[in-house]
Amino acid sequence: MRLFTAQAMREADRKAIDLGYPSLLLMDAAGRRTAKRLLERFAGRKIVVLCGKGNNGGDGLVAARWLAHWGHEVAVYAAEGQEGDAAMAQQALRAHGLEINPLSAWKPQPHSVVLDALFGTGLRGPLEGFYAELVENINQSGLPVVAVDMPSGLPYQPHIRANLTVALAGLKNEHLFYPHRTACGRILLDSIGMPPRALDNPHLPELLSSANMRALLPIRPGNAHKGSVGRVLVVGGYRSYTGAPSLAALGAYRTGAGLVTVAYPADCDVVPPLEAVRLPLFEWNTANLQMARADAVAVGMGAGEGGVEAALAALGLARPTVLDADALHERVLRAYAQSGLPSIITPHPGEASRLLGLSAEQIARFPLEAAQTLAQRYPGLVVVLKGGPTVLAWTPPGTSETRMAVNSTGNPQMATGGMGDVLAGVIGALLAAGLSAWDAARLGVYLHGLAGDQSQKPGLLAHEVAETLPEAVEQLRSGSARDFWEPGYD
Ligand SMILES: NC(=O)C1=CN([C@@H]2O[C@H](COP(=O)(O)OP(=O)(O)OC[C@H]3O[C@@H](n4cnc5c(N)ncnc54)[C@H](O)[C@@H]3O)[C@@H](O)[C@H]2O)[C@@H](O)CC1
Ligand SMILES: [K+]
Repeated sequence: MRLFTAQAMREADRKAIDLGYPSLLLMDAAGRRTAKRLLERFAGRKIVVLCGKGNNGGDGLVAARWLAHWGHEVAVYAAEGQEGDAAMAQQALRAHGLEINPLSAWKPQPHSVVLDALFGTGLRGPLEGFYAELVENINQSGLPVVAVDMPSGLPYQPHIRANLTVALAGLKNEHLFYPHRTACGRILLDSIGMPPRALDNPHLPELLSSANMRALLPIRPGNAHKGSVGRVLVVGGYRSYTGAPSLAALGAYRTGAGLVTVAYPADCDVVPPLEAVRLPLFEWNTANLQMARADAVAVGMGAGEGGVEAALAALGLARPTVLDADALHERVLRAYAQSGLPSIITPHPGEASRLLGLSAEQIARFPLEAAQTLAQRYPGLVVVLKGGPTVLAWTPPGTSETRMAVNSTGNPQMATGGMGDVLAGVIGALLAAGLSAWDAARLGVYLHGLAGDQSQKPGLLAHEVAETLPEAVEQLRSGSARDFWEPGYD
């Protein structure tokens, strides 16, 4: 499953038509399914459909026809000048005896629900004049709004603030990234019968879905023992940062690691979980770290000034490695990229900002570009740029194309201390279980978010997320993990 830009979706649309699929069928499915989704949530209200003159408006006209056909009270307001499929949709609506009012005649009506079919992926620049005013009036009316494909006006200002958005054929960037995502309200996806071949575009980011992530879950054999299912070495801790390596160890164990060793400075008061092997050290060097038998390493959590030294010492172990927090320095990243070891870096926007020399605000605004730039700068390293949502990028060595992925799990309550330490442990466990760096990073990020989604309450703590990891793994394994876009009617 891919994450689209408006332009990529227009290309998919063209591809479907080139494949011989009639575009009017897509519009009919779009309108009909949006109408169904609206009824699921707002049955009993009078339905007011506001249509632009493009295909988004055409979808609205189709929805209005079906809603009236099913016996609901519908009022239609549309811009003038429909062409092509939208003109056909208008013709079909008239054949059903529905009247079309001019858009300028719309006034908020109490107890109505507004179907926003003004603009979709065809918008080219911010709304002005009449349309800007209309959008503001809709928002100020306080009426519930269902947006067709995306809230009209996005990605610019002003735009509709919807209660529900029915995304058509695929999710677009606006449905995943903030602040635009907030304007979408609840987001539902309908495939509208688009031929899968039209949607297939390997150059777009993968959207991590339950079905794809489920296929990556390691299988624990019946004769498993603690040495066979993955041994993780956690390396970190410094002065007052004593909790970080312990949280990583917890994350690793709760994801299925067989044995976790925690290496930390001997003068540092780290209290690893009871089940972990303790390795207090007076010096970060490879020989010392070799005392732990490890299949994978997670290094840098709370390592403070010792982060670079610890990571370079861990490099000598020649194991798949997660580089987190204080290990995220240019020297370390260069050395790991050159080593060719399967390695993952997990910067948050602040760390990415330091590495890229850009402000954290710029990173947060352009996360796809930031992750891609890091992946191109350090070929072979899998980049996990943490955020809402987390973005992944990887340039396989010897290639020039960067693979991208965007996570679909997680929530803002996860923005608390220690959450990243747990993630490093989760990914470490998956590396130790034998997954490739790209698979471990994608599955790790997805599971960590899914665990956080079990409880979306304020005050969520990192160790609580670690404790719900087994539930998340079980949910994913059993097929009961749900994608937030709730695919339906397919
Ligand atoms: N993705 C797909 O394959 C499908 C898309 N469909 C719908 O088609 C939509 C895209 O349709 P269109 O490409 O016709 O585009 P839209 O309907 O989103 O908008 C195009 C109209 O907006 C006008 N416009 C553009 N920028 C403007 C601005 N800044 N101010 C005022 N007017 C402006 C254009 O002149 C044109 O009339 C999708 O969002 C979706 O709702 C569906 O009908 C079926 C299949
Ligand atoms: K819309």
